[in-house]
Amino acid sequence: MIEINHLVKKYGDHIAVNDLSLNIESGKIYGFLGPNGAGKSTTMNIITGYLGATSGEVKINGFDVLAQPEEAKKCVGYLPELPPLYMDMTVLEYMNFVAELKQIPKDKRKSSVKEVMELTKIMDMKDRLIRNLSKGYRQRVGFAQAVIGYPEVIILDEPTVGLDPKQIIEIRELIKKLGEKHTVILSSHILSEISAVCDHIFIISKGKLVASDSTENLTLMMSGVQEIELLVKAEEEAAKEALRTISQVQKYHMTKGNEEGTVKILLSAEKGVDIREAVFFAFADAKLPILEMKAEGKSLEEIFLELTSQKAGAAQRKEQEVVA
Ligand SMILES: Nc1ncnc2c1ncn2[C@@H]1O[C@H](COP(=O)(O)OP(=O)(O)OP(=O)(O)O)[C@@H](O)[C@H]1O
Repeated sequence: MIEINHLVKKYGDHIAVNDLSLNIESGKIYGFLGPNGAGKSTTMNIITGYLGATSGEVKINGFDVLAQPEEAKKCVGYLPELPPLYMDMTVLEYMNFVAELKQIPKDKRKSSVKEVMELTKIMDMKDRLIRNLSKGYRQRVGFAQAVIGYPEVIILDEPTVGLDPKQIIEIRELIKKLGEKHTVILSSHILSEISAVCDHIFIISKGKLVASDSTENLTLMMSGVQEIELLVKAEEEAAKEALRTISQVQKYHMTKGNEEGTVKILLSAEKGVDIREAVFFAFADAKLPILEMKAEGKSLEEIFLELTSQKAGAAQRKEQEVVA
């Protein structure tokens, strides 16, 4: 759907995007996560054709953004960090204007505008001047202009910035809804924002891709050795016997549990292997009930800090591990 190959963007001597390559498949919600100045907006502006690259290539549905800008742009709806709204227009006037600009056929304009205004819940505001709308409603109008005509890809730059918690939840729901039919790419420097809605995360730091994986895998892969804490109703020998049947267990430490007839086990597995199922079945086969199971992994917050840390020689190593 979108291919980015060796993308570079320089502003004078400053490299804002540094040899970025990534692939985006259709029908998923993707997140660009990175601290301020990481190069997220620059990358999005290049994908949407608003900005030229210094070198490298971006293809949308096979169309090169530079060589075939019209075809490529037709596939994309874009909500920039500052939505391009006309303050002196009413919401409806603005939406009609956008529909015309996007060359939606005349006979379909009215219904398209109505549909998208209903989706973004701005119908009640149709006659209000945009300058008199709250920040949350302006953002919704920004959404509506990005979505009209239902482009295959919808790109949202920091879509929830400056919104109150209620508005943030509403916008998240809207993004999830859009994700049912479209490929959505959104950027944020806030982890919870990205992990709440995205299927796949690209972590960008200093213009480089430092990690790319599903939200789930990223947490698991980066957690190093996986540790699991168990409370099992068993005698020590029987528990050891069950543990021997799980090949992925590297080592374990067993102590008596607080309750009579229970043992507490802290076990570690290889990096990147989720052994919770194997543990469950091993103890179930031995007819030893697991009373508690807790997987200890690093939070996405910790991973993010590690990967984007200024000091990080470690980040480079992680990059090779994750991107490889
Ligand atoms: N027009 C410009 N001229 C010079 N430098 C620029 C320009 N636009 C962006 N930059 C620089 O390029 C780098 C990447 O900026 P960009 O806006 O893409 O980052 P970002 O990840 O979107 O950050 P933010 O979350 O703050 O928007 C920053 O160091 C920024 O200062």
